[in-house]
Amino acid sequence: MTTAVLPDAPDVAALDLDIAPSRPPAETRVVVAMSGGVDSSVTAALLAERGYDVVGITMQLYDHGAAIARANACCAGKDIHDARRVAAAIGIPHYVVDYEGTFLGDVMEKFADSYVSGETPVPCVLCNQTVKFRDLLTAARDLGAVALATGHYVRRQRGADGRSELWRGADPAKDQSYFLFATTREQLDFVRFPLGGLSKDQTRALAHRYALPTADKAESQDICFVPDGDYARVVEKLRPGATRPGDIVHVDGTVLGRHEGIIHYTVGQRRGLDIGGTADRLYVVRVEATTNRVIVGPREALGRESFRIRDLNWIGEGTAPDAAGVRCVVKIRNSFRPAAATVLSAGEGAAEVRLDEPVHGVAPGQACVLYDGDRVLGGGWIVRDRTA
Ligand SMILES: Nc1ncnc2c1ncn2[C@@H]1O[C@H](COP(=O)(O)OP(=O)(O)OP(=O)(O)O)[C@@H](O)[C@H]1O
Repeated sequence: MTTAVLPDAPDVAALDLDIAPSRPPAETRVVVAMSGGVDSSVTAALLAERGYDVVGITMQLYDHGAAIARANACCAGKDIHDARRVAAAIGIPHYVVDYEGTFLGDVMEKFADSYVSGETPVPCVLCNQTVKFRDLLTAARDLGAVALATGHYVRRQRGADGRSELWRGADPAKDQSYFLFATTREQLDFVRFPLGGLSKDQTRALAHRYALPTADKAESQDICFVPDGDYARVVEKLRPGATRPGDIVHVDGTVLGRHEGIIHYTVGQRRGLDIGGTADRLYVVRVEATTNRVIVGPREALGRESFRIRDLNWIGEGTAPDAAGVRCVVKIRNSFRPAAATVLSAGEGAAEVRLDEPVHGVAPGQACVLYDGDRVLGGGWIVRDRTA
């Protein structure tokens, strides 16, 4: 194991934990969503040190004995055990709640259906939107808490109009705002992100200072219920028989080869096409569920100047972008460098995103998140082309 040189732990008394109690901290209950990872462990420890009445809750999200669970995934048995150990170490009560049913229906099945319909889903957004900020938030209220705190790296700020705003995390390498775009204003009024102003190294330094059992725990990566990134296997398990072989077709109409199922392809993908023989560097340009075809072409064929998003969650000024449009920067996937755009109303919960310059790899099913600098204005789901 490599030993990282951590910065000094920040001064806890000076940290803005984003909780302004109207009563003394000891009489102010805060529920912390504890995944068993280092971030939520530190969140709980910080709030406990500051004297709040902290209750830790870990959600069991899927059967950790099942083949789809990864040994070190966020909600596998070991993580529940880790969360329990951390709660004991900092002296707070800890509960495990079983949300397997909702997680299966609201996250895993939607994830599978999205792939089967030729899209590239983002299940972490659905998880935040449903099990975390709907079900767990309700559980926290029922426990008499004034807030639900998580270990997400985002910031919550109060806008000039007094409303809660969502901002990128201060550490650009850890910012998780892309995955939280669907958070509503009402949810933002109740959730808290005490780590939003910290870097990951500062969090680790705090974990060491508190001597938490999770201080050196590895980062959880990827999608918690997908072992080793093999998402196709999970889709096949959830939707057996839903994938079938089909043609890989060039944008000029030439059939170049066969594929083993559209679920293996994402717009913008270059590797794994396995169509040899062609000198061109080809990319997946479109995934067509209706014809069961994967359309490929040169990089130029990937460029898009506009696209539509659905289920817009708007948390910027006013109630939604109007016909004149709102200037912003957009991210079409988490690792995307923000691009300048104008977002216009397109009727019932929909919007049109018009980019200043064409971008590559606009994949249906992915989230498109809209920003004004570091502030999240909202976002929606990228809609498939009419041709697909
Ligand atoms: N199974 C779970 N039970 C309770 N809370 C959870 C669970 N999974 C995630 N969370 C909450 O959501 C936050 C973000 O989850 P994510 O999966 O992105 O983990 P992370 O950024 O690696 O954080 P951590 O180090 O706390 O696992 C966590 O910090 C935690 O507050």
